[in-house]
Amino acid sequence: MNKNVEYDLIIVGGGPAGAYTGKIASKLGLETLIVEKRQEIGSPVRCAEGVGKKIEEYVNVAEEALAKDVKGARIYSPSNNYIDMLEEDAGAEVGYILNRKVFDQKLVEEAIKAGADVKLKTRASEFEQTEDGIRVKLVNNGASITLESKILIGADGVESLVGKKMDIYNNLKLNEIESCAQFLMTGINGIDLDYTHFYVGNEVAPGGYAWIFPKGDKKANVGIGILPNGTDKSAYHYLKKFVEQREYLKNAKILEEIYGGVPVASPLEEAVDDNVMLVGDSARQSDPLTGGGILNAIKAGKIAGEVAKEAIESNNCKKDFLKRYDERRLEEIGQKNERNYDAKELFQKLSDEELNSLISSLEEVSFESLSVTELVSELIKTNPWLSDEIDGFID
Ligand SMILES: Cc1cc2nc3c(=O)[nH]c(=O)nc-3n(C[C@H](O)[C@H](O)[C@H](O)COP(=O)(O)OP(=O)(O)OC[C@H]3O[C@@H](n4cnc5c(N)ncnc54)[C@H](O)[C@@H]3O)c2cc1C
Repeated sequence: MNKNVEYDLIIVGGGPAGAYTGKIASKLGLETLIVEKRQEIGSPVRCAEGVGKKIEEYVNVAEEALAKDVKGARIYSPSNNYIDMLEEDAGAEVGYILNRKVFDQKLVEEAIKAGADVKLKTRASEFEQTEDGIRVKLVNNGASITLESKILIGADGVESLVGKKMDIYNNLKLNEIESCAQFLMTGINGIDLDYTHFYVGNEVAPGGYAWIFPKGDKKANVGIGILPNGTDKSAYHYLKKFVEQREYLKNAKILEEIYGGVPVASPLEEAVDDNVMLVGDSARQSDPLTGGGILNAIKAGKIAGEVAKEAIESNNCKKDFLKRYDERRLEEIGQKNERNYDAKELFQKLSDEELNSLISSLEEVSFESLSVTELVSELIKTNPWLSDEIDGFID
């Protein structure tokens, strides 16, 4: 290794994207450093903690990281009719509710076991391209050090400094970021907490939806995501109203409040530059229709780790080589996200009457899997006019 280059890979961010990239890269023999500005991995949690069981193709979900294995999902129309989707196969969109803090910590532990170094309470603040790679300024407890690596990974979430400073266009427009508010509530009574619950409608959550993700022991994440361009009120306003209007939440108490943004954008065409790759929310990889980003962050981390290894082995970390990452992630994640982006754009324009009629059109359907793809496919089959606006859901 060149004497100035301390690492093959410096990864900014110790969330799922950074941890998984770090694990794969370290397993492949790369000298890897993960830096995380928080003092504790995974805390505070900014997530509803739902994930599809497909996650197990990538990660072994430890018992302590799993809060609830759900039976199915209940989707409510604005007029409060609902359909059930049973969780009968592994393709389920939300089959598990995680203990996200434990989950994230286990991911980082796996990266460490594979050989990665981790620095907590360490903020990456400046980045400079050099002949051999990237020089990164890190600030820890007020003291700064500069390290150099061949490749820099921006796994720094929705606000991504790496993207901004390295001039990779990852800005989000107003209708591309869902504003979320969530309460962790205890003492919930009178609703089946073996199911997740989703509520749609312009009164309930303009441009998004409200969710109840059970965590066991009468507890659940009760949250709402809205698109700010659909209303001048905050997500908190809608969440408070939602809670006040539900009988089963009447005696429930709030244990935690969480606020945050989720990118619901179409995929970035380019998430690389010379010696740089963006992974996870920083590359707008969460699903634009559901807002779920954990699985996609992990999928992208695998690709980024593998491409980093190939680039370093070929002694070529320039943009032209790293475009392999773009090609693979666009195929494995981007195509579905593009399709789901179109669906999100369509659904956010529908009136409550149209949403009522769409959901009632599914009352006789028995779903084989709890997946958004199947849900939208069935909607298109029963309401063919939708296929004028969205495609790619039915083979
Ligand atoms: C309210 C809410 C509910 C959600 N619910 C779900 C859900 O149920 N299911 C799901 O799949 N997804 C959900 N998401 C989305 C999901 O949380 C993200 O998609 C996922 O965390 C993305 O992982 P990531 O590693 O890309 O980013 P993050 O998990 O955001 O990790 C980025 C990390 O980078 C660190 N960082 C940032 N800048 C720097 C810096 N300069 N130096 C050092 N460290 C830095 C941050 O501290 C952070 O730890 C939700 C999001 C929100 C806000």
